[in-house]
Amino acid sequence: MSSVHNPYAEPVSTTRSPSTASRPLATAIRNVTKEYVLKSETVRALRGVSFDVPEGDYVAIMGPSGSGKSTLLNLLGCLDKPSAGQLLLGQDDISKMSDDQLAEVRCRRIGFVFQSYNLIQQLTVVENIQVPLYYQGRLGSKENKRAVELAEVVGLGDRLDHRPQQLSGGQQQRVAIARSLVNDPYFILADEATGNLDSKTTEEILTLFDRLNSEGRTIIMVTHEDDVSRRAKRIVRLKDGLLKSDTINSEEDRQSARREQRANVEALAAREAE
Ligand SMILES: Nc1ncnc2c1ncn2[C@@H]1O[C@H](COP(=O)(O)OP(=O)(O)OP(=O)(O)O)[C@@H](O)[C@H]1O
Repeated sequence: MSSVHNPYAEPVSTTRSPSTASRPLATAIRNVTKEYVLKSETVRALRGVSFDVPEGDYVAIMGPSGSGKSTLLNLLGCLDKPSAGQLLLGQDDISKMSDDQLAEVRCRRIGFVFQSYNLIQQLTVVENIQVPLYYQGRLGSKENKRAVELAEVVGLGDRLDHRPQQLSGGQQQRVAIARSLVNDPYFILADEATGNLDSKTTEEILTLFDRLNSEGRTIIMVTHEDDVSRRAKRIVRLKDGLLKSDTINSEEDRQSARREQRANVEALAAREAE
């Protein structure tokens, strides 16, 4: 634990899901601060944020514009380092790593899913899934088989040779999710993953996340949407660079969110069919 005194810290009620409380940690954020030093001022984007994410957790990070979500996401994704505090991925403290080590962890141990999919248009579904392995020089028949298996996991087993422009937005996001899993990451880090999708496709992607999480995958997602955060096991809210609240969504709440969202999608489909 960092001994840095945090003058901005507010008391917050922090709860941990009973189902994940005793598991090893996928990541631990300990009194993390991040300051951007500009010519005329220093912006304190994170002012001492702490929370743990046990393996198997499913966390939605929310907060108003400017509250520090992207900054936190960049730290969790090893795209940047904290100004102070500790950020553990598994047992490794990324705040102590060199840029080369960070790049290595980012490439090998984090599964990114972006709003804009970030697929390579010239590559097929299977090739896109293998992109993180390509950067590590790991491409062989074993890796190819794994990419095919992951395409099947996300329901694209019949689209292996298709290119992104031949797929719908939801299918492209499925490719991105399969790609995020190819390295067996500490966690899937999703940034507004359903932001470009209609409500039916959003529901499909959230159902895929539910399934991956129930199979043990850890998911951390940034979202502005209440409908999306209601599907997570836990909601961490930031405000002005501080952790404002950390609350558990009960299984009952999550199920009613699923039911309501499915009913909305069905009602929409029925109206369109009229
Ligand atoms: N590279 C940077 N240089 C200087 N200031 C930055 C930088 N990145 C973010 N900030 C500032 O840090 C604060 C937090 O920004 P951040 O982008 O993390 O918020 P956010 O919650 O993701 O906002 P949004 O929802 O609008 O994307 C803001 O005041 C922002 O202006």
